[in-house]
Amino acid sequence: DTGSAAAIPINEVDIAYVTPVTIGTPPQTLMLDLDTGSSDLWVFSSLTPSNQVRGQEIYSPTKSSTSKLLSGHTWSIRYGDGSGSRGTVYTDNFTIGGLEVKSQAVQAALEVSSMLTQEQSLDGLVGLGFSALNTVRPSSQLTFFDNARPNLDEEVFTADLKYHATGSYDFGFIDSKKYAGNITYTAVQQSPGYWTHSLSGYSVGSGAFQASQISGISDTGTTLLYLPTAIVTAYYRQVQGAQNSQYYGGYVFPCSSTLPTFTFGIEGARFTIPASYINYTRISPTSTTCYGGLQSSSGLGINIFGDVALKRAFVVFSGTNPPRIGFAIK
Ligand SMILES: O[C@H]1CN[C@@H](c2nc(-c3ccc(C(F)(F)F)cc3)no2)C1
Repeated sequence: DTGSAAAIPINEVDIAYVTPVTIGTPPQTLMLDLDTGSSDLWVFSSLTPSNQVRGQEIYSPTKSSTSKLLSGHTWSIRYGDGSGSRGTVYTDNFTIGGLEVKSQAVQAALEVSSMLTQEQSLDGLVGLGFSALNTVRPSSQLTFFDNARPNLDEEVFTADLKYHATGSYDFGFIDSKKYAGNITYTAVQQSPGYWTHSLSGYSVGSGAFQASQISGISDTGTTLLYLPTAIVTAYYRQVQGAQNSQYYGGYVFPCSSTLPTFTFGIEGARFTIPASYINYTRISPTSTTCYGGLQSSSGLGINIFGDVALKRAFVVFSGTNPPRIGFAIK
């Protein structure tokens, strides 16, 4: 089997991408954020208090003839930015882009944090990390990819996220029309459950490439690129008026500043992020101060290769044994 579905930016600065999925019988369509940095599949639901739902589509298990309560099971998750949700668990038929998993664990929210309530175009998440990260207790549940894997033509899914445009996620096949040249693969360390791998180095603008193994996670659910402070300060040293603002919680600069490109390496391959991707957003609609798409990872304890980096490539998440991740120019 295979599947293919759109990855649609939810706002004009690509803060997150959502993908249409269907749940249950008859199918209920929700727009979910496919997140390689977590492993829970949860949705706004008929069980979510109405004062916590603001415009989201909801999953109603009672309206599905194929839903089953996974009795006695609960879950609770916290994301990197402090948002989170918790609830109970059903199994039901679940499809992404024509690929169906019967009896997928669908985690119905009983509570969501205010940031999630405010994100009106995001109806939940599909975790595509390793199932070891799943928070359902007493027995953890498998991700959509792990459930689909035995039926997939190839044990892979791919992410083709785009800058200010709709991209796609494919399951079970590698679409050679979506990239140019070769795919460069590198080893993945799947413990504790993230798609953890290394960059082979970086360069700022036209500067020399600095070879160095930089370990981090490829995380489609994280908006920006978070790297070690030494690299980030070297980058913003090239930006007139840039400063690391305690107030805004990161590097800001005059929106009129000229930004250099940023290049990262995967083994011998090189991917150059355009300055436009790093001139991420104005700090408020009328401000002339802009917030950077490259930020320091020092507060996170881990480097995160988020959408600012991933949208520059066609990325293959390979569930082979051992797992690996591939990057290609597009
Ligand atoms: O935890 C890590 C796993 N991947 C990263 C991730 N972060 C979110 C997220 C989604 C939506 C929101 C909100 F809608 F704005 F609230 C916030 C965070 N989803 O994946 C971080």
